[in-house]
Amino acid sequence: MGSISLLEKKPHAVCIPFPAQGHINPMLELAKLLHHKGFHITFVNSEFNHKRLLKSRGPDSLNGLPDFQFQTIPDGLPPSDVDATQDIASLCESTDKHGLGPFRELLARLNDTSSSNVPPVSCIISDAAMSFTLAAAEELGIPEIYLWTASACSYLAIFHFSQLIDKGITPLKDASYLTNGYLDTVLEWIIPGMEGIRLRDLPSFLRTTNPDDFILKFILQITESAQRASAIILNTFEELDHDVISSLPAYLPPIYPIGPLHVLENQVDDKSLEVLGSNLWKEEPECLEWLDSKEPNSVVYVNFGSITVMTPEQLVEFAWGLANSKQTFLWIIRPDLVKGDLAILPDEFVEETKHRGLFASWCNQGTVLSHSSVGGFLTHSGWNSTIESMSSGLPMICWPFFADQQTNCWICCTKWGIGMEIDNNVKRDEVESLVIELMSGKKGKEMKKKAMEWKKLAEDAASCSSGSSSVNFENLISQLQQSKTLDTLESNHDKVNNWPH
Ligand SMILES: O=c1ccn([C@@H]2O[C@H](COP(=O)(O)OP(=O)(O)O[C@H]3O[C@H](CO)[C@@H](O)[C@H](O)[C@H]3O)[C@@H](O)[C@H]2O)c(=O)[nH]1
Repeated sequence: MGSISLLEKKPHAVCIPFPAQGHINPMLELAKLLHHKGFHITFVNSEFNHKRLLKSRGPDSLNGLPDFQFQTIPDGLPPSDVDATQDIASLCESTDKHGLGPFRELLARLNDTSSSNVPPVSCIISDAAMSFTLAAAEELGIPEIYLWTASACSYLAIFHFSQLIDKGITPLKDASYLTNGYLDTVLEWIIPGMEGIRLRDLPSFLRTTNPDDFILKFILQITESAQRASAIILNTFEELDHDVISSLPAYLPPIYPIGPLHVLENQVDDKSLEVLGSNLWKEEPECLEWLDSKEPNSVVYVNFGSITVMTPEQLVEFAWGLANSKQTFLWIIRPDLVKGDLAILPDEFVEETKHRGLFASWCNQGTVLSHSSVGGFLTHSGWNSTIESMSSGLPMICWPFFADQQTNCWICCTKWGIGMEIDNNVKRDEVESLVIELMSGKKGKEMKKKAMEWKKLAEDAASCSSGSSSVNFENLISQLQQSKTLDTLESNHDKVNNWPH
């Protein structure tokens, strides 16, 4: 049996996000928080994203620190050099099918005292969508903590999916159910905190007509596997989502709402961590200089996250809606925003808005949202964008695309008073009127007031002394410290001999 030196007593968390931008960001924030609490960190990216990060952030960007290292495993998809978001359904399927082998091998290498000089792995922090990692944690007898990166309301909603299937609500009988008003049906049973929700507001995965739909099965697997995790982290705070959190199934392990993660992480005063970033596209800092030249609360910020795609026609409707609103705007147009095509804006639109519009392909969204010139956000309602916007005190126009975004939009508009939904079949007139309302209308002002109240509550939740998220984070750390004895870690050092190399 190998002996463990005092140095090796440092706890070691292996953090593995689902390989997409909206999952990597909160996982990195969490990893930095754990590092600040004295954990050695191994952060596991897919090989594909590792290459993209090197490209967007520079060749030295993933060197890490002595006690914060980056490692990779393949995502199981065919090799590709395309600098764009991968197909999410294919990614779910391939990581689920091919992830465990390489992940086990990585853990074995980290735990192999003959070649590795890092402390033995003491816990796995895994994206809940990477449930294959549970088997590895169970084999090592170490805790596995799930991070659910989407909204708490969407998490609660997916625990009702088996009922939706049992009642024949999903899969839909045929494609006509997508357009015949069926989705407007109010859910017939009450989910506390989500009273009155319609089928269209539930996570979009229910909109399949395929009884063998992989994603539907994947969702069920996520909910079932959650029981085997040692704890679940939510990127929200109790004051925001109390009813929803308390309605999650009682059989789940301890749940720690420790969000907004980016607010909690902002309090970590460690300059060495600033070099560790996660943007898969290159940031354009000109956006910030441009914002500096604008009046307070005068700019509409438009960004649809990292996955949303739209048709060329939808792009043009958004463009003319913005132009006709006469508002100043910053519009981030990802190179892969328009499905299968280049995002081409009409020349007349570019000419007409040249003095009040700025276009970029990626920005530092956190900094943009907290800039005093930004007054409102036209968003696809991804959870990170939603909680980042709320904690910057910004109201939103919501154009949900898929996944939890419909549910996030619903809760922002109906419960939290900080959003207005735009029709999926986007038309320029509606964009124009909603943008004007957002920036200067009565409803816009009410939403701004509400958003400022949520901002304050978010800051309070993350405050170091007694904020609910800070306290929950401390409790999580205590759970992690108690759940592992050095004896078990020592035996894991020996276990590597029995693992595939
Ligand atoms: O120009 C940009 C655009 C985005 N971001 C950041 O990228 C992240 C985007 O995340 P999110 O707003 O959640 O959108 P998606 O990329 O679409 O996120 C996916 O992952 C989320 C978390 O699971 C889900 O809530 C979404 O529905 C899902 O699409 C956020 O942290 C943004 O701050 C930037 O920094 N700069």
